[in-house]
Amino acid sequence: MSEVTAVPEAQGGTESLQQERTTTDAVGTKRAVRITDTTLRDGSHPMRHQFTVDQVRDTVRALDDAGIEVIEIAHGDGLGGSSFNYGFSGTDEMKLIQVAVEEARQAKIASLILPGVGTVHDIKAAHELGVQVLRVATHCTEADVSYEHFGAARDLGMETVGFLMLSHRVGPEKLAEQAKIQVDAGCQCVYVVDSAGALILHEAKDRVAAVVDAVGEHAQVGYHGHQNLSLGVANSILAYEAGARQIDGAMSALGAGAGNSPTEVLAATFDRLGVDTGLDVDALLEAAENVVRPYIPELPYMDRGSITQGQAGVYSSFLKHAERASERYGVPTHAILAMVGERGYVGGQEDMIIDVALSLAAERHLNDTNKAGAV
Ligand SMILES: C[C@H](O)CC(=O)C(=O)O
Ligand SMILES: [Mn+2]
Repeated sequence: MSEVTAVPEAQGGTESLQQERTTTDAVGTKRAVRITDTTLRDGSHPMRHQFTVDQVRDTVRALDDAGIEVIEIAHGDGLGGSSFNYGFSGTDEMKLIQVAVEEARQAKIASLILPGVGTVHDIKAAHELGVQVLRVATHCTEADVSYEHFGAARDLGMETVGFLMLSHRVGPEKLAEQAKIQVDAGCQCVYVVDSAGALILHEAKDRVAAVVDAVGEHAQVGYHGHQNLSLGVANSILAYEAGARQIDGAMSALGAGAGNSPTEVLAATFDRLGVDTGLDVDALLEAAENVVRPYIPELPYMDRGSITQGQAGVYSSFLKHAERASERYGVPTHAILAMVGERGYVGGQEDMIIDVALSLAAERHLNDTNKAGAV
């Protein structure tokens, strides 16, 4: 298994940017595997995007002290996500990013962006605040929309990571083709992203292996797991065995759906396997228990809604939207999510959740009326 070698930081774009992008300039880490923490970004979904300055400061300090190399922070749907469609942030994400950069001593601060949600202006603003790693997320078959955002990030000298969301929706070969496109666009580490928490063991391993085969000479490969079927950590270990060198986690599993692979569990598991993460496991366990867990209003877990997301292949970020629609229209959350899965909605189609809830409510009303009429 190839050890990861530190290579020069991404240089600003020049006339040979396209040529440069296909050089072997994967990002550097001296560890056997880099665990990136996304508590303050994926965790924004279960926190309904209401993180406070104090929560950010305390979390960054704890992660930084425990040796986390990259800490991701933004609205749950990425830079520019604060909106009616995705949910409004309680505190401007740029303020939270500024606090995170101020607090971090050794860790790099990362932000996520979804083309179409965030813009190049958001990238520049985040970079000016000190964000050093930009993670560009596209649907697993739409890598070609990432060129402008990767190009802008590389021009600014930022380290780049690419997300192929809902990676369960396509097979390994198709995913590998999309990974090549992201690398060509300037991505230095392509993630297989199990947005629905739907991948089961070999399904994760096979996708990572195919992406490693396709881009491994030019970029690193990462894995981002969700716990909807409880397999985030197991899939992450298999992803590492298949060649992934960057793995995402969130403290106390604070992430969308049933949460992400818990950072503290990833660290403890890799430690048991003798894989160097460079992390202080005890410090992470302490932070999960006494810094992060106390501020979580509703701990993500495998309930009927999130398990349905894993079963039906539904974007984990939809859970809170479906719960709100369930309360408003009187139809079960899991029924909404099952139909969302049947219809194959992807990130950005949060508004269609209302449409599904209304059609289920109408169907239920009709059935009740027919039953009453039959009496
Ligand atoms: C915007 C999504 O929450 C990105 C992500 O974390 C996933 O797809 O999983
Ligand atoms: Mn996620």
